[in-house]
Amino acid sequence: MFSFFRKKSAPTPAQPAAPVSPEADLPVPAAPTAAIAVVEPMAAPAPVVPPVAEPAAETEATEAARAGWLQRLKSGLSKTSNSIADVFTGGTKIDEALYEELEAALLMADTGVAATTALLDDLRQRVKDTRATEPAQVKALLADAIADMLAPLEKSLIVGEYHPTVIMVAGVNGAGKTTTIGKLTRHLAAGGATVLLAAADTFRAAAREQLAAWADRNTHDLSARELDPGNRVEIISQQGADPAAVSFDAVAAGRARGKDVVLVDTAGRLPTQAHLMEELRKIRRVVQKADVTAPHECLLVIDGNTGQNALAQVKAFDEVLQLTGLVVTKLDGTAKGGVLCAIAREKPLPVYFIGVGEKLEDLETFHAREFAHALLD
Ligand SMILES: Nc1nc2c(ncn2[C@@H]2O[C@H](COP(=O)(O)OP(=O)(O)OP(=O)(O)O)[C@@H](O)[C@H]2O)c(=O)[nH]1
Repeated sequence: MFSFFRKKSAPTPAQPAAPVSPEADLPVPAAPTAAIAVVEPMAAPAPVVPPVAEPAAETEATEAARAGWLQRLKSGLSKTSNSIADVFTGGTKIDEALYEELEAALLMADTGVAATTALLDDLRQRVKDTRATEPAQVKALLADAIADMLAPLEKSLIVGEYHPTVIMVAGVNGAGKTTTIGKLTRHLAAGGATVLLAAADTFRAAAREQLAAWADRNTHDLSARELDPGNRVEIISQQGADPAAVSFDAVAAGRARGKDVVLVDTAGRLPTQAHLMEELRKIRRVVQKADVTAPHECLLVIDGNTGQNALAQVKAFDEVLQLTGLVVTKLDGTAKGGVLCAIAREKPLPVYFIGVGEKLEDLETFHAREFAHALLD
C-alpha cells in the first residue's frame, strides 16, 4: 500500500482540496485517490481529516481499474493456481491423498517446506473446526489460511514524512528494478508526490537511458491524465561517475528542488559479488551523509520466478541494506507464486507492491487476501 501526506496542502486539479491545517507546521493529508489511503502522520497529532467522497464517475473508474488489475493478477498467477486448484477438482473426498497432493502442489509452487507444513497444519485444524466435507470447502479454507499467513506482509509505504523521502531500490540483475521504479513513480506522482530519479547504475549507458525513458513516460502519463501537468519527473545521472556520488547529488538536488521523493535506482548485483555488495553499503552510507535520516526505505526487488532463491536474496541484501520492504515482480506467468508464503514464514518483510507486467499500470499495492484468492482461483 502507499500512503502519502504533505507538509503543505497541495491539491491537484483532479482532486478536491484537503482541509487546511490549523497549525501551519503540521502535515496535512492529501485528498485520497484510488491508490492512496490517507493516514495521520506519526510525528504529530494532526487533525483527523474525514475522507473526501469521490465523484461517482471517478469511483466507477477506480473500481474498473481495480477489477482489471485483479483479472490480470489472476491470469498472471494462473500457472501457479492451476496446479494447486487441480488438487480440488479430482476427488470428492477429504482424505490423506488430498493433503498429500496439496503438499506436492504447494512445494511445486515454491512455497517451501516450512510454510507448506504450517499451511497444512492450519488447514487440517480449519477443516476440523468447520466440519468441512467437500473439497471445494477445503479450497476456500486454504485461501483463508494463505491470506492469514500473508497478512503480516501487508503494509503501507509511507511517503511524505520526510522531505524528500529517499527510497533506495536494489536487487539482482534483471529483477525488474528500473521497470519497478518507472511504475512506482506513476503511483507516487498520481498521488500528488513530486519525484526525482537517481540513476545510480552508472556503468551501463543503457541503464541510464532506460530510467530516463521511464521519467519521460511518467511525465507524459501525468499530463495525459491531467493529474498535474507541472509535475515533471526529473532525473539525476552522470555516466561513469561513482554511484554513491550520484546518489548523494540526487538527495541534495531533491532537497534543493523541494521534491517529495527521491528514488535511487542501483545496478543489479548478485549477493556473491562481495565488492558490489560493498558498493551498495557505501551508497547507503553516503546517502546518509546527504541526509542523516535517509535512506527512509530500502526496497529489494525480487523476480517472482526466482522461487526459493528469493529467500537467500532477501537475507543477503538485508544484511547490507537493512531492507524495509520488498517488491515482487513478474508474477505474470510464474509457476512459483507460493514464494510469498515462504517469505512470510521465514523472513517476513513488508511487500509494498507486486508487478504483473511491463507497462506503467502493471504495479499495484499488495493485498494478502486478494493475492491468496488469485493464487487459488
Ligand atoms: N513480464 C514482466 N516483465 C517484467 C516485469 N518487471 C520487469 N520486467 C521485465 O524484466 C526485464 C528486466 O527489467 P529491468 O527493469 O531492466 O530490470 P533491472 O533489475 O533494472 O535490470 P538490471 O539493472 O540490468 O539489473 C525487462 O525486460 C522488463 O520489461 C513484470 O512485472 N512482468
